[in-house]
Amino acid sequence: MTDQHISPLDQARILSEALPHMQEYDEETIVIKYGGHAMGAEDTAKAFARDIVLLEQTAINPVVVHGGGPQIATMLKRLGIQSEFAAGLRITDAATIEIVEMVLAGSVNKQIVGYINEAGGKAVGLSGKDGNMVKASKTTRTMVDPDSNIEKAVDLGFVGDPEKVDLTLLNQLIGYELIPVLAPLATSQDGQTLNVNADTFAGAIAGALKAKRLLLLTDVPGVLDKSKKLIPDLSIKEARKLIADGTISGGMIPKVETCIYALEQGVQGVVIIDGKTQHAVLLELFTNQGTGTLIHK
Ligand SMILES: Nc1ncnc2c1ncn2[C@@H]1O[C@H](COP(=O)(O)OP(=O)(O)O)[C@@H](O)[C@H]1O
Ligand SMILES: CC(=O)N[C@@H](CCC(=O)OP(=O)(O)O)C(=O)O
Repeated sequence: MTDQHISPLDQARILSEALPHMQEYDEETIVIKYGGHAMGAEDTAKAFARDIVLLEQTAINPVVVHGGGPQIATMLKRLGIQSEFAAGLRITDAATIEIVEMVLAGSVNKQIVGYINEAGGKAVGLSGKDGNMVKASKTTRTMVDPDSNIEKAVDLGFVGDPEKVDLTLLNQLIGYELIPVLAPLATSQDGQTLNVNADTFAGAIAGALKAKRLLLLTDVPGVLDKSKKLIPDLSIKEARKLIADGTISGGMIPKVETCIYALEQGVQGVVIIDGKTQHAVLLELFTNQGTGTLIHK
């Protein structure tokens, strides 16, 4: 069913369900992380942009944080640059950070900005470097060497963990009803550009803004159990157990860790949903049926 073919009766039903939710989110900030895998098809991306504009028009303050892992991978491949991951994070050398910044703050960011503006919004595309928004420290991770079974430090290169978020610029944009679209790059204390996992970045922004909700849009329906069935809700304790027993792995680990962090920072509702579903954001916020996995305390 397209937007143009909703009957008046359906419109009334949808509105009566949506109204109490709209009041709940009035003047609240909602951070939406748009994952690189969720961006996929152009019509879904355009529907996403329309959802974001609708939020702005209903007196909600949307802040978009985007990823772009698959888009970075495509460009690195075209340029013949090898890329590896450790603990779910891209090992980022000097050549790679240049491409990461080009793809994230360049093409991906501007594409989303373009779609939102085309849908009638006023989006402003930035990265965490702008206005010193996100300062990060170099990420340190240890991994167990499978041969010796000894824990070793892994040098991830130009990869960062957010340390400090300065909200000056973001609050100004929000105040002027502009829609911030943020690429997950940060600056180190000594001025280097650092690549930040987009989920982690979104959690830091949502936490600093004390956002009402954080929505993480990905390419799966939510957190799946061992038999690939959707888990509709998950406590922090249960989530940690599923990470420890390997049910949650790969890219889902930073996502779930971000949810836990955001809840601990005071974000009230945190969900992982399928961004490939048309109008996933509206369905999640304005209808009574939650579609993905709600993580709670
Ligand atoms: N328990 C799980 N439930 C759902 N997805 C999982 C789980 N464990 C690992 N994953 C993987 O995590 C992926 C989502 O993370 P990622 O690829 O980083 O997405 P994004 O680009 O949206 O950030 C899924 O496509 C899936 O392959
Ligand atoms: C350090 C690190 O791994 N950074 C990520 C940033 C993009 C990202 O996280 O994009 P998705 O949300 O689409 O996965 C990367 O280089 O791929």
